[in-house]
Amino acid sequence: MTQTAHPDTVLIVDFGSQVTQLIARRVRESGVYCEIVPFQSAEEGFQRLKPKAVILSGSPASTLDIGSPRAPQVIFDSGLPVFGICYGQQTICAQLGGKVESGHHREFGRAFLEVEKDCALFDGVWSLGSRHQVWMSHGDRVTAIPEGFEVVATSANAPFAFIADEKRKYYAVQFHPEVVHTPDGAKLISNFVHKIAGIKGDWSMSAYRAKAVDAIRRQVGDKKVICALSGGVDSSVAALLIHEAVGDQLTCILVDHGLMRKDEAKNVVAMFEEHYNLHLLHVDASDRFIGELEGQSDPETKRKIIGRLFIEVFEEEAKKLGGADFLAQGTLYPDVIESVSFTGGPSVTIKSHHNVGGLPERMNMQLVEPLRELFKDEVRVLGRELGLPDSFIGRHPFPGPGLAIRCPGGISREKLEILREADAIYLDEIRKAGLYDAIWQAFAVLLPVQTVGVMGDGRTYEFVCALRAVTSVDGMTADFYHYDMEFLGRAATRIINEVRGINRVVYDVTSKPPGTIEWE
Ligand SMILES: Nc1ncnc2c1ncn2[C@@H]1O[C@H](COP(=O)(O)OP(=O)(O)OP(=O)(O)O)[C@@H](O)[C@H]1O
Ligand SMILES: O=c1[nH]c(=O)c2[nH+]cn([C@@H]3O[C@H](COP(=O)(O)O)[C@@H](O)[C@H]3O)c2[nH]1
Ligand SMILES: NC(=O)CC[C@H](N)C(=O)O
Ligand SMILES: [Mg+2]
Repeated sequence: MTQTAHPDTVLIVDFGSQVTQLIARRVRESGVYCEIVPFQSAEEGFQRLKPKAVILSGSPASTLDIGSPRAPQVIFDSGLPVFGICYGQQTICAQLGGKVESGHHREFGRAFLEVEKDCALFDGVWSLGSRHQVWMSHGDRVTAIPEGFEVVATSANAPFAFIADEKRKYYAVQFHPEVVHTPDGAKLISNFVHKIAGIKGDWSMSAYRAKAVDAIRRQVGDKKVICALSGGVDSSVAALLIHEAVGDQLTCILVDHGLMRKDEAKNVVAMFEEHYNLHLLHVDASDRFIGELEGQSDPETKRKIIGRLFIEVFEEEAKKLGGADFLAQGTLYPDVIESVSFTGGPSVTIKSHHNVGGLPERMNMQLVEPLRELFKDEVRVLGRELGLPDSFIGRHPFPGPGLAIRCPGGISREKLEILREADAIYLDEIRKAGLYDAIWQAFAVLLPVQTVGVMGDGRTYEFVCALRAVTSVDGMTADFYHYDMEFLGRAATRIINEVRGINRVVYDVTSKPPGTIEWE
């Protein structure tokens, strides 16, 4: 695992709130590096990160429950500034001699705070006597505050909505400053890290780049690294960073499984050849993938076949290269948090996501994951730093199993060809209309349904094409994109006129949930 050391770090102790990641976003947006550590390992995280300040998150738990989580004592013994949010406030009070009770006033949603006292945290943001919208989500509340604290702002239902112990630099709030519904929340968090904790805020992508390159060099030494490169943002940025660190020791492998979009493999190879002098293998495995997929119509079976073939192909290619000691992956911070989350108990599998994750054990390789501390938008900034062209940075995500999961039912080369053409026209229209960046992901789906049409006075009996476009922040939830009808008419007409094999186009108006973004 790549570990970079950051001089001015904020430690966020995660008690399992749904919005802990947003605290990290707000801190990073203010130019300060931070890491989220689950409360179970907070003490270890504290020793490892040597933070300059600590933020305690919210939680589904109640401090009144026996065995509910607490902040490790080292945090209070350290003399560092602490900011407690909701449960974080409650546990500060429970631990330092205040009192929490339940069942008074449950509050969910908008509330208004009245500033009652000046406070260093309000500097340049709130003034005495002013009133501000905040967002609440709690059942318990503080009813007595520890010694040294005083109330600096109140709301109708929360007399201790904002408390502070300016001497110890402890601040604690009942509301959630990290969410957008608390309009001044980001400024309060920024004040905490800059003005209270005195952190400069020079966390930048160019600094990150230098540190990450250094860490990769230390991890890899003079050994060989392979990287599965799809041309997507994550794997492209990971590859460029590792290339900068270890140059020729890196070999990238692009597998053309015959399920790519129109000209995709060609464009990815051309871009890397044109801009970078990196060793890229373009493996045409389309016969093998399509051969095994033909006749298969169950979505999970298709995904599993693709996952297995990916691993087999990588394994073979790596062996041809004489083996490799490291496998590079574009793992991002949300993936890391997801896998260690406090609330993330056993959940049902909706879809088996393909990846090359089975490879390291089979081949006895170690992982190099230089993006595991970053959010997707930060990866994009880093990509820009590394000179990745805009057309690659802004690309919509594209799933590893590719067009196979956009061709419900059995797939064939012929159907894939029809889909590829329709998809290319649809995206071309989106770009021409200037909508590409407003949409999170857009693609065509070829339905296994034929319908009757009339073209040029003749009867047609051809496939139906469904168009999909969604807006989303992280792909976890999504809304369908609200096109104007003229756009849809234009795209449909072009697809029907230009693609042989499609005589009808429909638009998918399903959100996620209840739908998923892909059709399989
Ligand atoms: N055709 C492919 N050839 C080689 N590796 C691939 C291919 N498709 C996917 N991968 C690997 O699987 C990983 C997961 O794919 P995923 O789509 O989540 O990320 P990405 O393609 O890098 O970025 P994005 O999410 O923006 O598409 C990739 O990072 C890449 O390592
Ligand atoms: O790399 C990937 N391998 C996969 O197997 C896979 N399945 C879905 N996706 C992408 O994930 C996001 C959410 O998709 P769903 O709503 O369809 O689950 C969307 O962006 C999907 O395109 C995948 N990406
Ligand atoms: N959002 C929170 O942190 C809630 C804390 C606690 N579970 C409560 O209901 O009061
Ligand atoms: Mg991708």
